[in-house]
Amino acid sequence: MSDDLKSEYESLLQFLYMAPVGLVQMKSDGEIVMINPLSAQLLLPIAPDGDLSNFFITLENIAPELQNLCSSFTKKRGQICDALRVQLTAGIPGKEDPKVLAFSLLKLDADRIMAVISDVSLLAKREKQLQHNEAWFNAIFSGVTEYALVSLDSDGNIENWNVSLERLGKYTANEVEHKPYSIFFPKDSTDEERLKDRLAEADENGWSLFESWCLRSDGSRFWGSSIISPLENALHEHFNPPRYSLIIRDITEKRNSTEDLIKASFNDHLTGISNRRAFFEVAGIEFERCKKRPRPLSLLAIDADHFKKVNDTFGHATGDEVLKHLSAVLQDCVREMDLVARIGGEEFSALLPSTDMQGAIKIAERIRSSIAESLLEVNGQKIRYTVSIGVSTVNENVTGIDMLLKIADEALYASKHGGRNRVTAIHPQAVKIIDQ
Ligand SMILES: Nc1nc2c(ncn2[C@@H]2O[C@H](COP(=O)(O)OP(=O)(O)OP(=O)(O)O)[C@@H](O)[C@H]2O)c(=O)[nH]1
Repeated sequence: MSDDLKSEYESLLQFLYMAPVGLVQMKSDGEIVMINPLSAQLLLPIAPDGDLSNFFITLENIAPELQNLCSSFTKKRGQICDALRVQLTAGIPGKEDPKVLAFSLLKLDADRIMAVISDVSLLAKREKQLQHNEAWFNAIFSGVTEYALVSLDSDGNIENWNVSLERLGKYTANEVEHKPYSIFFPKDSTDEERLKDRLAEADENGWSLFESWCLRSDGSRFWGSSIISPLENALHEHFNPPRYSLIIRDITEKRNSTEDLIKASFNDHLTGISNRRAFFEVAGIEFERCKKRPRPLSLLAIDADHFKKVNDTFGHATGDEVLKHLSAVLQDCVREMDLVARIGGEEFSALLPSTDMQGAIKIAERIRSSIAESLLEVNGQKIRYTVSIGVSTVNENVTGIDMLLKIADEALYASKHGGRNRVTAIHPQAVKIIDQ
């Protein structure tokens, strides 16, 4: 053998030795002529008595078809099989995964066969998981009738849904496909930012859960619990770009049974709107959202003017009716996603998410004028009354909802001081007062 040929042969052997796949060269009867370390490692556990001298004998119990394939291959040379999978072990549930090898056999000439072996256990496991997930998903998608299941793309647009969506929300395919998931909620009860917040919340915490009014296709409502969570692929990795699952459940019945309890804890006994406790709870959450993903958040402090005089003139019971009227006007003047609450005797608050100072002043002015223009009739008595309002808005100087309320109270005080029946706004950074 020439030196050149010798060195080429050495390189080839080196390659076979180092190759990241198992390589075995054998004679046509299976006698192994060359085997690289990886092959030995893969085949030793199944070799009877650790004998790796014959390829077909090593595999005769596990994959006798390999020998059959070789003996029935009549061409002079060529590929006998490509990545034929052989399962070596069944695996132990929870401990070991099944061992699966893939064999490719190549006939080099009449008496030489090359086998390429790779360990595809992990690949087989992933494929199985994928099939499993798909079967699981399909089962839920078609079998579950209590929950509406929807998958969303990264922008919150509907990709897929189960049949329950038609049952629960009476939606047809055309009405939901590629539509934003906001179609399931009353228009006034949420906005773009809030819907995006929920996706971001799901990214951060793994889920975003909320209870709210939900909308059926025919416009009717039900009280629903919705959970959004990021979808994962078979390797438990989040999709990139992200995808989400949205599960909506009709909990009207549950709400009805706990409604008295909810009302007692979170609603004001006289007016029925949120009480101080509910206000601080919701406002706190909204404030945190605002700090995480900056956007406007405004607050109105509303107080009936000379209310003592109303009580003194018409009686306490009539005073109560005035407070009820005031709460009804407040609710009429804001969106459903805003929160109005009675936080003290004749003091009310309105929390206005995604509303800047100018927007908040407009709403405050709408409330003020609606009340000033109302002529209330209680037990035959005609009553006119007014309110004073203070407006504040979150900016980087505002550290919490208490501070926001304090600034709105200062603005309210300025309205009272300025003659009542007016709106005053205070910019948090400058404590600059704008009189309306
Ligand atoms: N009818 C009724 N009155 C209430 C209720 N809670 C508080 N009040 C009355 O509201 C009045 C508030 O009076 P003040 O704080 O002096 O204020 P005001 O008379 O409204 O005067 P300004 O706020 O300065 O315009 C008091 O007379 C309270 O008794 C309630 O639930 N029902």
